[in-house]
This record gives sequence, C-alpha cells and structure tokens, in this order.
Amino acid sequence: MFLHGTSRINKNGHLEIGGVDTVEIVEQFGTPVYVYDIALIRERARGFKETFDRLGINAQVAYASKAFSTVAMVQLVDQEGLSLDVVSGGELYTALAADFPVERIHFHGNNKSLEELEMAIEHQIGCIVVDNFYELELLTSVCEMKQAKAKILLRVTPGIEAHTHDYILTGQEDSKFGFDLQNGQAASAVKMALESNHLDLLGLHCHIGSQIFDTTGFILAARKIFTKLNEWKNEFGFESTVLNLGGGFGIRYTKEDDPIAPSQYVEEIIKEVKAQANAFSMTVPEIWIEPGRSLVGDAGTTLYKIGSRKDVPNVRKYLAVDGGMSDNIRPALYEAKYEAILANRPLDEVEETVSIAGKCCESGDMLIWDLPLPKAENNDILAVFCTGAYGYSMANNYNRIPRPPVVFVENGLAHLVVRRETFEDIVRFDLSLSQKVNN
Ligand SMILES: Cc1ncc(COP(=O)(O)O)c(C=O)c1O
Ligand SMILES: N[C@@H](CCCC[NH3+])C(=O)O
Repeated sequence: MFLHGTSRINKNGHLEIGGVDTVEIVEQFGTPVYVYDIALIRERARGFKETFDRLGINAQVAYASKAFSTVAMVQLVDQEGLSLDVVSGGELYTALAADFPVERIHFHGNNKSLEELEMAIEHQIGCIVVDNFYELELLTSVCEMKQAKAKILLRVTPGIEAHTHDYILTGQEDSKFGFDLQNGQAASAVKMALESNHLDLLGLHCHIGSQIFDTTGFILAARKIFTKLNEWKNEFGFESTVLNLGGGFGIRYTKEDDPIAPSQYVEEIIKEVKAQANAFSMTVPEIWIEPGRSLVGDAGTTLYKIGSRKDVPNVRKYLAVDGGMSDNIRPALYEAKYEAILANRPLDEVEETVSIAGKCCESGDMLIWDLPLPKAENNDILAVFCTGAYGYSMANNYNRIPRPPVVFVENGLAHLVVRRETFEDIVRFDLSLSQKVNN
C-alpha cells in the first residue's frame, strides 16, 4: 500500500488523512480538492532543522514557496521557524500578506523586474539572490536611489548535469540561470559585487535541478564551488560566509522511485562541504538549503470524483475525473507518474486496470496510465497521492475550469485555507466589448 504521513485506511474502509475521513472532506468541500497533511509538513521541516543541529552546522532551511504558496502555508513555514524562498513579486506579496519576518525572506528569479527589486529593497528582505549582470546593475541603481545596501548571494552555474527530467535541470552550462562558474562570468560578478558600496556579498548560491535522487550532483557542485572560492580568496580576498546549495531533493511519487532520506541528503552534502573547507583551510560557511518538493510533495493528496467511463475493447479502459491538467499539469508537462486509490472503498479488491483521464479538451490530459483499481463507479472518490508540490502552484484555468480549494487537515480537523474559485472569479477580469478602459 502506498500511504504517506498520517494517511491510513479507517474502520469504514475509507482513506483518512490527518484524522479526517476523506469522504467527509468531499462532502464538506466538494471535488476536486487539494488536501494537505500538516503533521507531515511539520515533521519534514523539523527533520531538516534537526539534521543541521545534530551536525553542528549554522544553517537556514528556506522553504521554496514556488512548490506551494498560500498565506496559510507561509504562516506554517513561519511557525516552524524556516526561512522562505520567493521567486516573484506575487510570492513576495504572499509572504508579506502572511506577515512573514522579512529578514528570513530570500528573493530568487532570473528576470526580476525593477518593481520587484524596489519592493524587495523597500521591505528590507533578508537576501536577494542575484542571477545575472543585468540584475547586478539594476539592483545597484535601486539601492543607490533608495540609499540602501542589499545583502546578496550570487547564483552560480557549476556545469553539472543532475540525473532528472531535462525540463527541471538547472545546473548545466547551457542554462538560463546564474553566472557560469567555469568561463569567468562568476568571477567577474564577484569582483563587481565586492567593489559596490551598495551590495553586501554574503556568498554564493547554486541549484542544480529538481527531483534528484542522490547527492552525486550536489557533491560535484560543492567541489567546483570550493575550487573557485579558493582562487577568489587568493585573488580578491573574498570569503563566502554563506553557501546556499539550493533544493531539488527527490521524493517517492511511485513505488519505483527510490530517493534517499531527506536527512541523508543533508548529511552527505555537509560531509563534503566540511572536507572541502578543510582541504582549502577555510572556515565552514553557513549552509542554506531550499527544499520545496521534499517539504510538501507527499503531504498533498488530490481528491476527485469519477465521472464518465469509456472502454475501448481489448485496448484500454478510460475513467474520467472532474479535474485534470488544470489542477495538475505535471503529467502533461513532464510525463510525471502518480499512485492513486479509491478513497471511499476498501483497497483489497483490485479488479481492473484503468487509465485516469482529466476533463480538459486535450488528448494529453491523462493523469495516470494503467492504474490497478477496484471496479470504480460513478461518484467514487479517486485520491491521487503526492500532489502537494507544483500542483496547486501550477494550477490554471484552462477551459475556464475554476481552481480547486485547499484544505489543511491536522489532529482530526479540516481547515479551508484557499476557497474554491467560482465562475464569477473566472470572468472577474473580463471586460465587455462596450466597456471603455484606458489601461
Ligand atoms: C532556485 C531554486 N531553489 C529551490 C527550488 C526547489 O526545488 P525542489 O522543489 O525540487 O526542492 C527550485 C526549484 O527547482 C529552484 O529553482
Ligand atoms: N515545477 C517542476 C519543478 C521545477 C522546480 C522549479 N525550479 C515540477 O513540478 O517538478
């Protein structure tokens, strides 16, 4: 059986999460609905922090809010004492709306706008991760204008190909992100930052990709970075007080996935960082990481209702649900795989193999191919596991489908944290032909 965190099958034979029967969640909030197991998010957050404490490393664990950002989620991150990585004005605004402590916010992105940088400086956020030369200049001019000094990291691209889907690789030389470590761009950026009166260069940042199952890529990246840090110590007298090694720790979407445990990622990376610092006679820098998926991925479950069925004799059985690529675009985008069960039926009587179709007008809107299930009937509830990361955050209104609500469950209580979009919401920004608007 493939159950995470507090998920279990209760005495009624129903899936229960956080002590709440999913059949009741569906009665109360309808479908589709994203359900988050809050105890599991807390456990993961504490696990990362405890590992660093145990290893005696000064660290910041910054939750990558691109994985799943809402005001309530950001408040939960604050409760757990993590930092927060934001990647746009919208994510920053969400953090501010949640009253997240500004000094623990880190701002990412490969094309931050003038307005976004102004917003970051005005709110005195903890750190800006500068991605490119254009941004270095733009940020300097914003700081000049506002007579401010910004704490920054420089994002470097180490030239590492992590083993993951091509679309979620970021550390290779041919990447849109960061200053190249090998060709001299990163060295120039360090020099420029050190010479600026408006920038306080704390150190370097590197993120090699997402859904990575081992530490080989992280270790190679750390080695390349330390080799350069050693050169720069001699050339510019620069010492990195912070080293941010990004996120990307993989999770188990299916029984075939075999990532190492979150604590093992940290232990192996820190071992290498200590060895490198020792080899170059450097002080071990403060280590920051940015897990997104590994904090929230398996804490999220999407509940759908089964609707139509189509049998293509001797070929395939299709079961359609009341959501699809509008609430989970990952299968269409990355051929991502998921496990699912019927949430309102005992698990033991698997009778058929079906393929789960979404309701969008795209042949590619298939959530799961060839899933063994009990014989499902109309209105049965399908629970798709591990949808907590990049599900709600990448949801869209394709076919003008309203986005589902988000419900947090913990200790037997269900709490609505994002309400369901309505058809009124769908036309909220539309203007009729007769309306004249200036901009
Ligand atoms: C800069 C940066 N940090 C952190 C993350 C979080 O990655 P993940 O959700 O795989 O942990 C991402 C996304 O890949 C990212 O681009
Ligand atoms: N959105 C991607 C990961 C990209 C992470 C952001 N750099 C996913 O669903 O797997």
